[in-house]
Parts: sequence; C-alpha cells; structure tokens
Amino acid sequence: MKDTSISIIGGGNLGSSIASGLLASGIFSHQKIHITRRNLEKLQNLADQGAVTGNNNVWAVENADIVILAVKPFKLMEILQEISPALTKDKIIVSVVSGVGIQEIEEALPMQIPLFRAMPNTAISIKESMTCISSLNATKAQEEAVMNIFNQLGKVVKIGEEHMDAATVLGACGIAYALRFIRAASQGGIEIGFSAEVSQLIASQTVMGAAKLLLEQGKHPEEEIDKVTTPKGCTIAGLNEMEFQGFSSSLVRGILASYEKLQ
Ligand SMILES: NC(=O)C1=CN([C@@H]2O[C@H](COP(=O)(O)OP(=O)(O)OC[C@H]3O[C@@H](n4cnc5c(N)ncnc54)[C@H](O)[C@@H]3O)[C@@H](O)[C@H]2O)C=CC1
Ligand SMILES: O=C(O)[C@@H]1CCC=N1
Repeated sequence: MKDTSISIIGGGNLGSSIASGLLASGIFSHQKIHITRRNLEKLQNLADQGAVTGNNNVWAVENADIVILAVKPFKLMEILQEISPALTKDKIIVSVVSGVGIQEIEEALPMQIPLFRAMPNTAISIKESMTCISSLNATKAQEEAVMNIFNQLGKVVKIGEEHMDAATVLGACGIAYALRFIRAASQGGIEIGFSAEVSQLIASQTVMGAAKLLLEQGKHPEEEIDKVTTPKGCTIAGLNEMEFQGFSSSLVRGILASYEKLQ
C-alpha cells in the first residue's frame, strides 16, 4: 500500500491515535498519511514523525485514496458537505463517527462511494485496537483492503451495521471501562501496601495476562477463574464480596446505560 494515500479528517483524540498507529505500522509511507485539524500545533508530534498535517480538508480528500472521517458527530454533515466537491467514485470513505448511520452518511454524499463505518478504540495508537467494521457499496476487494489496514492496527471483526452502536459501547467506550477497572484495582493495591507505581504495574500486567489467556487460548473466563479460586481461599472471598457489591451487574448496567445513550 506504499503508493496509497490516506487522509484523516479531524485530528483529535481518535484521529491522532489512528495516525500514530498508522505511522507505527508502516502500512503507508509516512508522507502519504495526511491529517487535518483546525489547531495545527496539536498535530506537531505527528508532523515530526513525517505525516502531512494541515487544515485544508478539500486538499486532504483530493489527495487521498482512503478518507477517514474522525470529527464529532454534530460536525459530520458539515464536513461531508465541505468535502463533497473533492469526492470521486474511486475513493473509499471510512467513518469512525459514533451514532451516525451508514445510510445517513450515504444520503449526504454526491454519488455512490464505497463507504465503511469502523469503530476502533484509542489503543489503535499502539496497534492494539479492537475495531468493528461494516460497509455499504464496497467490493470484496475494497472490504479486504480496509479490513487489512485495521487488522494491522489490532484485531478486527466485520459486523452488521445494526450492531454498530453495540460495538461502540463494548469496544470504543469499553477501553475506558477497562481502564477504570485497572485504576480501581490500583487504588485497592495502594490500600494494601504498594506504591501507586507498583500497584498500577501489577494491575495492568494482570489485566493484560487475563485478556491474553482468553484471546490466545480461546478459553471461557470462568474456566480460568476456577483455576484461581482455592476452596476457602482469598480469591473466592474477594470475588464474592465484589459480586455482593454489584460488580458484574454494575458493568452490565453501565453497558446498557451507554447503549441507551446512543438510541
Ligand atoms: N475518542 C474515542 O475513543 C472514540 C471516538 N469515536 C468517534 O470519533 C469521533 C472523534 O472523536 P474524538 O477524537 O474523541 O473527538 P475530538 O473532539 O477529540 O476530535 C475531533 C477533532 O476534529 C477537529 N475538527 C473539528 N472541525 C474540524 C474541521 N472543520 N476540519 C478538521 N478538523 C476539525 C477538532 O478540532 C478535533 O480535534 C467522534 O465522532 C467519536 O464519536 C469513535 C470511537 C472511539
Ligand atoms: O463517548 C463517546 O461518545 C465516544 C464514542 C465512543 C467513544 N467515545
């Protein structure tokens, strides 16, 4: 893909994370990665790594084979109108905007264009995203090309558009929930004697190990939990107290509250 150009419109939290992941991945030549934002100073770090930064969205789209839209939902229609004159049928559009359906985006476009919705999370900056993808008007080859990009930036799964809000909650918002778990566990660790630094290291590496046990061995969480819960031991005592305090149900209810916010 060294000759392919990619433009990210909206270099905020997610857009910049995507650019960082792309720069680290080597999928595209650095000078073929364009990123726009109104305040260019905030993109200096990406420019220092060789990405092309700017605030001209039309130029960025004209000079792109793949366009990633990463602005806030309320800005999306305005941006689509702005870039419409620069769009051609051979460009691929990928929206990472939450809560705006693929049909709604298509209706705002001047012609039929291969259109994707992708829902990554901010770990895309270190090539560890979970990205869910759906598409409209795309050929098999275009689908493979887009899946291949996100596959190199973490894990990717193709989903029906109707599941995109669920993907937003579980994957994109989910990283915040996982981080809050780590933060809370670290605070517990400090209470029982560790420094903040050591506590965070233990909590973070433990979560990574737990996730890898499931991802690499395809195990069910309870199977792995059973290996840790010694009869009359401290693990089951902790787990049962957590459940008594609503641990699992607070997560399920939080996920539902997040999902309802998108409806
Ligand atoms: N932050 C996250 O973890 C995730 C965000 N999303 C979606 O990604 C989109 C972006 O979210 P964030 O990065 O968090 O928001 P953000 O506010 O950090 O980024 C949006 C960026 O767009 C820029 N922008 C505004 N108008 C512009 C224009 N006319 N031309 C160029 N740039 C312009 C803003 O200056 C800002 O830097 C949202 O639609 C959000 O729903 C999706 C998944 C995860
Ligand atoms: O909280 C939000 O609205 C956005 C969407 C997914 C992650 N952040």
